[in-house]
Amino acid sequence: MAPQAETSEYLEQSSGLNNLDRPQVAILDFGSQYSHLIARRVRELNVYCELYSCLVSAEDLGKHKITAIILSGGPSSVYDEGSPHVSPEVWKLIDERNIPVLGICYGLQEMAHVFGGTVAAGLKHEYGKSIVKRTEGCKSKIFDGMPEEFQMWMSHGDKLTKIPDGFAPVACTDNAEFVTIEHAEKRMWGLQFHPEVTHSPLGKSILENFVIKIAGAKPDWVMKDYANEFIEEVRKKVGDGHVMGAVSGGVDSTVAAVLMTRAIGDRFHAVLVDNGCLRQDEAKNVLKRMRDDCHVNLRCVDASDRFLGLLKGVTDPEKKRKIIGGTFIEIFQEEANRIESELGVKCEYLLQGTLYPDVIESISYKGPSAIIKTHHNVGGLPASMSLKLIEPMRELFKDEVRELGMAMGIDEDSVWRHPFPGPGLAIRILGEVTAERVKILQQADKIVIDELRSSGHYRKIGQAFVVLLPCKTVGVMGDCRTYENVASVRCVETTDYMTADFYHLPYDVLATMSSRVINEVRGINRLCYDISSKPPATIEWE
Ligand SMILES: Nc1ncnc2c1ncn2[C@@H]1O[C@H](COP(=O)(O)OP(=O)(O)OP(=O)(O)O)[C@@H](O)[C@H]1O
Ligand SMILES: O=c1[nH]c(=O)c2[nH+]cn([C@@H]3O[C@H](COP(=O)(O)O)[C@@H](O)[C@H]3O)c2[nH]1
Ligand SMILES: NC(=O)CC[C@H](N)C(=O)O
Ligand SMILES: [Mg+2]
Repeated sequence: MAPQAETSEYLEQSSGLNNLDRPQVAILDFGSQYSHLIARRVRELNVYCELYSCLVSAEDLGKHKITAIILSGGPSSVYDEGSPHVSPEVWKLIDERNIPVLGICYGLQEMAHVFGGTVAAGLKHEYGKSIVKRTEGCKSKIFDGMPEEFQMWMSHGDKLTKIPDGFAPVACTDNAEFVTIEHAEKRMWGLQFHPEVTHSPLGKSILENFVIKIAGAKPDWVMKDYANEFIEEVRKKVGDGHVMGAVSGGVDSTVAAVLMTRAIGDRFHAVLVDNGCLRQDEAKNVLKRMRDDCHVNLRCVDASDRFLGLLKGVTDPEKKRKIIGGTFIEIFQEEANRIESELGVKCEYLLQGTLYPDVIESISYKGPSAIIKTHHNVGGLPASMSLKLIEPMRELFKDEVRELGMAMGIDEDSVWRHPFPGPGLAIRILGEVTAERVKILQQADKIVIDELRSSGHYRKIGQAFVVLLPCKTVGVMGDCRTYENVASVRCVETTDYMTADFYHLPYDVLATMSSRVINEVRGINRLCYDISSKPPATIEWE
């Protein structure tokens, strides 16, 4: 199991969604990369839900009005020593309150393990799309209104070899006999597949059957409430104090900044850091848009030389991320001091537009998940940071933030921009980052984005960018030999940025891009197209 990141304080410092009184669905997280997707899907049904560690105590869980419990997947194997398990007291609570339970993947295995079934390592790992076949004549409520066969996404190595007494098998695949089991009386269901991912087209029906039809949760929670709740909460928390904001002008920090501006007006001091690795003219454009269109009190700190100096000679992706994350915070701290000396006001809090995917991939959050990469705004934070974090969107996904932005009336261009990572071009320049390489990449990036816009593909793509590779290739130009850099274009289709497919960009658009980049950008003589999906690749290359 991957170790806990050193910034565990992050979790204590940051505040996200926090609603105690509402009836809710509780997700017990065993560390799956998809746990929050379950939350996201449940919220899409307009049902309020919260995530808990799978190790939550019955006392803590019992304080809430729980309408249903979902056990997530996870990287462990139930039969391994030290693997995480729901406490017997929580099982007792479930029994006493007759709470319906849905186990997904590891969650199903956990349920089987606890109730006397057998889970063993399968001979074959099952990874990807699979056809689930319902047991003949089965009338299980979990599949209400669904066809006899449907496609679901699998990601497991273990499988159920014997189901517990009292449970009945209700579906199988060619690889596994028991991919869905139920105990209708105990109100328990287990799924070996992942209904929460977009690659399971009918997954939402299963979650709806469970949450609404079986558990009877009321679909009355909407995104719009979120803005109002946050504004109220922040006003209470901050009082007449001041808040500083890390604002890149990206989708997330724009929405966060507008929320904060609506809550406290000019007592919000937004700071854009130019780390020397932004897109071409980005700082200038963001300043204009945020000030003029969004009325956010924003200043820009040009720290290009400082960042590029610190990145000199650094090639390791995680090192780059940590240097950038740490320096960002140093700068915010310095800016807070400057604001204090200039304006005589003290900023106690720092607003960040952190989203759920930034968190889950960076640290072990609420469940024993593996660390994939350190997002600059989460795992890169120094333990010594004195500003307290406010991260209104820490539990949300990009598409939910967009929905929130639209509900708040923020302009479409801001809401539908492609995400751009905080470490910026530094993690798209593989190998050492230098001012010269940044410039080459900025030019290529601009051409590719312009071509996507003019060909009408920009909005259909989740994210598009260019990566500069750390190798050179031979070319021939005007009868002369060239020995220049290779770049790769990456365009992905995704809604939540947790899973993604490469975008099928037509050859004619690729051809124009390639000819423009190679002809117009000095220093690139070869352009490739990245055809990997996430997983197993990630969206960024570093
Ligand atoms: N150059 C920057 N200056 C100030 N803050 C930044 C900068 N880059 C990133 N941040 C902070 O880090 C957070 C996470 O960055 P991230 O790129 O995920 O979000 P974003 O830039 O707001 O939106 P998007 O995902 O659309 O790019 C931002 O919300 C913002 O708070
Ligand atoms: O602000 C950010 N700071 C980071 O350090 C960072 N790393 C990745 N990303 C963005 O997150 C999404 C998922 O990216 P990956 O598949 O590469 O993990 C994609 O949208 C990535 O661009 C980052 N954003
Ligand atoms: N995705 C999961 O929950 C996987 C569960 C377990 N580790 C398996 O391989 O079967
Ligand atoms: Mg960004």
